[in-house]
Amino acid sequence: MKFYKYHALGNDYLVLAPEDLSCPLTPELIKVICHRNFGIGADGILLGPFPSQTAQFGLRIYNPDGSEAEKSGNGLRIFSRYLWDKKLVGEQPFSIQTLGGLVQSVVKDAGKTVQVEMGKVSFWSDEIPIVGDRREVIQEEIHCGDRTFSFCAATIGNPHCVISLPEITPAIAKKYGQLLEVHPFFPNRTNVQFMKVLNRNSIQIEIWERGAGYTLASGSSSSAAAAVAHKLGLCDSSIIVQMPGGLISIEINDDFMISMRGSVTKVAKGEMSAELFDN
Ligand SMILES: N[C@H](CCC[C@H](N)C(=O)O)C(=O)O
Repeated sequence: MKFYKYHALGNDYLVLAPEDLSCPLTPELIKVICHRNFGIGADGILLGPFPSQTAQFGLRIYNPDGSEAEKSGNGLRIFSRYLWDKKLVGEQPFSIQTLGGLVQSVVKDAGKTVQVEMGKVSFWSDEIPIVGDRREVIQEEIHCGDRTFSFCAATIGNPHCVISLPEITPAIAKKYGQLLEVHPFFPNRTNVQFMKVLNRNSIQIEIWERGAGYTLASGSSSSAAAAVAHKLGLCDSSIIVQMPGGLISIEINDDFMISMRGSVTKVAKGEMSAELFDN
């Protein structure tokens, strides 16, 4: 089975075309394919393009634990570059339908940069979802292991728990991210970002992704964390998000519509051996 591997700031995905699937893409198969030792290795799988009634292209996004994600910012940049490489799109913007909503994408700089209109960030509990009365989830308390954090929750199609701290480290993300991902407040689990506000136009985040664990970068996490920093009045509407894998540029409009811009790197094109599917 053919695959194409790309990374976006070290957040790596495999692109599989539906017509190239030699068997159903089950959660078990996704886990094997994405496994860093027993498979190809990736932070997720992008399956597409599909025909769509609502957009030029349909896309399905899977985490390495086999779960399906509503949206992936880095995944959307990678899929947009793949469509460009395949000459299915040119320099003009195009639309992609995901489980978490419709986005507009445009490929720039000879494929090296992609800008995605990611949709709107919402802080409303029933949209995230998060348990409790309907409210915007801003600076609430959450108990996690030996700590209690003040957090904000947001959705941009997928759920996010954003915690602002004076200092952040990968160790904090790994220790507390895995507990917060499955916290009972979040019926569909959640992505987690620990955020350090650097100034009015830049933040630094450490990420624990739902269904993927610690990753070096995340486009939807960048969008959610930047939106929270702006909502809290800590940042203006143009924000550079610094992550271990690199930088993403976020623009926020008055309705919390997010424009995300970042790089994409083509890694490989390959063929998976049939042995990979022998269970
Ligand atoms: N793990 C995420 C999807 C991928 C998000 C991340 N890779 C990005 O670039 O947005 C979720 O289950 O919502």
